Amino acid sequence: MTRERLTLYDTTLRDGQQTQGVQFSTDEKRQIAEALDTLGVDYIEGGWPGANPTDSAFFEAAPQTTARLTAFGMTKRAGMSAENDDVLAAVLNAGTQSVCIVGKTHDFHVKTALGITLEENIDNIAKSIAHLVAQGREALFDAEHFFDGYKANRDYALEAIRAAYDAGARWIVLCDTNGGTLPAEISRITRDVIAAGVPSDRLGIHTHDDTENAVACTLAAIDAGARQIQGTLNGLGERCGNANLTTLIPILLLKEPYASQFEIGVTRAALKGLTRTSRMLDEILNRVPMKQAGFVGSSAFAHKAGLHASAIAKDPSTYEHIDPALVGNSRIIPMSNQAGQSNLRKRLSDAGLAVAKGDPALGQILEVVKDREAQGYAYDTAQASFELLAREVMGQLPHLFEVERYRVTVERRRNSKGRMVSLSEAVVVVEVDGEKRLSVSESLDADGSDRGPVNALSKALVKDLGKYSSLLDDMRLVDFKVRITQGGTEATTRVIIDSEDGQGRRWSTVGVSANILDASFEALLDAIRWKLIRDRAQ
Ligand SMILES: CC(=O)SCCNC(=O)CCNC(=O)[C@H](O)C(C)(C)COP(=O)(O)OP(=O)(O)OC[C@H]1O[C@@H](n2cnc3c(N)ncnc32)[C@H](O)[C@@H]1OP(=O)(O)O
Ligand SMILES: CC(=O)C(=O)O
Repeated sequence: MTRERLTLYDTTLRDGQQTQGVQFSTDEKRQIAEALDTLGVDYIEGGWPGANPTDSAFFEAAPQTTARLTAFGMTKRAGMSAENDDVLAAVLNAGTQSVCIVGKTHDFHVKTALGITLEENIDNIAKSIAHLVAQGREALFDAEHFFDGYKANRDYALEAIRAAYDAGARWIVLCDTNGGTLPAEISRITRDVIAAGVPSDRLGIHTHDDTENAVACTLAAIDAGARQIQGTLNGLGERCGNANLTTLIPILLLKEPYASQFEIGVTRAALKGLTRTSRMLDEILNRVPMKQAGFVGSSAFAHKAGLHASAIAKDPSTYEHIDPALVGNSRIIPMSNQAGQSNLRKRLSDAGLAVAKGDPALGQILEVVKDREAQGYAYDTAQASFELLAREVMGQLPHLFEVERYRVTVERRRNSKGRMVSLSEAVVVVEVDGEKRLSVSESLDADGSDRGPVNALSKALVKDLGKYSSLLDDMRLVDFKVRITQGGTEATTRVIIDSEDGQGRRWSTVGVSANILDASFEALLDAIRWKLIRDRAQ
């Protein structure tokens, strides 16, 4: 059976940039465009040339891509010709082969947002598309508020997209701009558009995630006949985001009926780079990757419950809908009070600790884990702390150094310019190979900004650990999370620290205490110990 081609249109660099808090630099845009091209999408919407300096600069030195780089803009304004509209001119000046313009299709928006007549809007759409086509460009029309417009005034919404189609638009993209339409309605309306004369292979879908149905709505539109899919990496986008291509791509390649019915530009080999691409975007955004993201999240194949882990050890397909390797992700068997001996043996073997089935150490470790979790510890995330705990119970925790005492002071005072500033100082006394060493560190960065007491403590801890110091040069603290939890009957503080090193390893450790600094100290100490043990083992 020949499979029909679905076109993937990425708008991470345009709608994705409309996410609150997201502002890509030109270089970052280039890097993302290259990653999207490697993945195999068909179109990369690079932004709105002329709207801001970054987007203009991106198109001025646009990367060479196999995917069609597309400039975005809006229909010409009423009262001027398409040739004389400076906003449209700036979009065309970007020189891209494909140009996508947004236009109104909801009568309410024409009257309220644009303040023009319904006829003027139809004329603006037709003339703008005709102008793009006359310039030799491939024209795409984003039919803004199409589904809401269709429900309010079906004839007008259809007339608006018909105007774009008749003027030569290659793609008519139905947009659920406010993200409130549900899949069944998307499907019904898309079918009606096809019945009204816009062919399936000229129809696209652009959804938003305001009801967390953007992916489902996109699939509903594909089922109804739409053949271009718009979306973004990690579901970035205005308000709650766009349809998530990081979810849609593996669905289209791996799930039925899509895998048998359709072909997309992303190959099975490129799919293996999906998790890496998703994390690269989070890295650029300085965001912690969402653990529970489908397919690419670090919890997507984490098997916490004892019953699950036991079956997974026999056959991973018992609790996995796909093999994680297909999307470049990996399986995790975390430890927690939900775990049984199967989780434990798998986790220990991953850490290089072989324990035979039925070994009494397994029961002892489980008991300690469950007891400590009752005190407020959480080992399902803090895998490195779990490993140290297991080593201790098994008598395999090497003695590296001892912290004899530490002190942290926090001061808030006026500086020489009369401005209030804060400063922390940490003093740590450690014993390494029988020798006592005292280190003092401040919380100030090279640029003079205060990084806080935990930072001062972390710096003092690694400052002089004798023969171990050089092994810690490439270690850095990348995330710090604090929770007030119930430990036994008392409220207590749990700190989780994520660390990273030059080898690209990332590990999490936990500390618990009534005192936030002491909890941080415990997590920091575990982070250092884990790295030293791992590096010594290599
Ligand atoms: C649904 C979407 O997400 S579409 C993409 C939206 N993206 C963006 O808006 C980001 C980029 N936008 C911008 O940088 C700016 O809005 C610009 C440069 C495009 C325009 O800036 P300004 O000229 O200052 O206008 P402003 O943003 O205040 O208002 C938008 C104008 O465009 C008009 N407009 C809106 N949609 C359209 C359209 N499809 N066709 C023609 N004109 C339109 C509005 O009526 C308004 O004009 P008015 O002030 O005369 O009523
Ligand atoms: C065009 C677009 O981004 C929208 O209608 O949501």
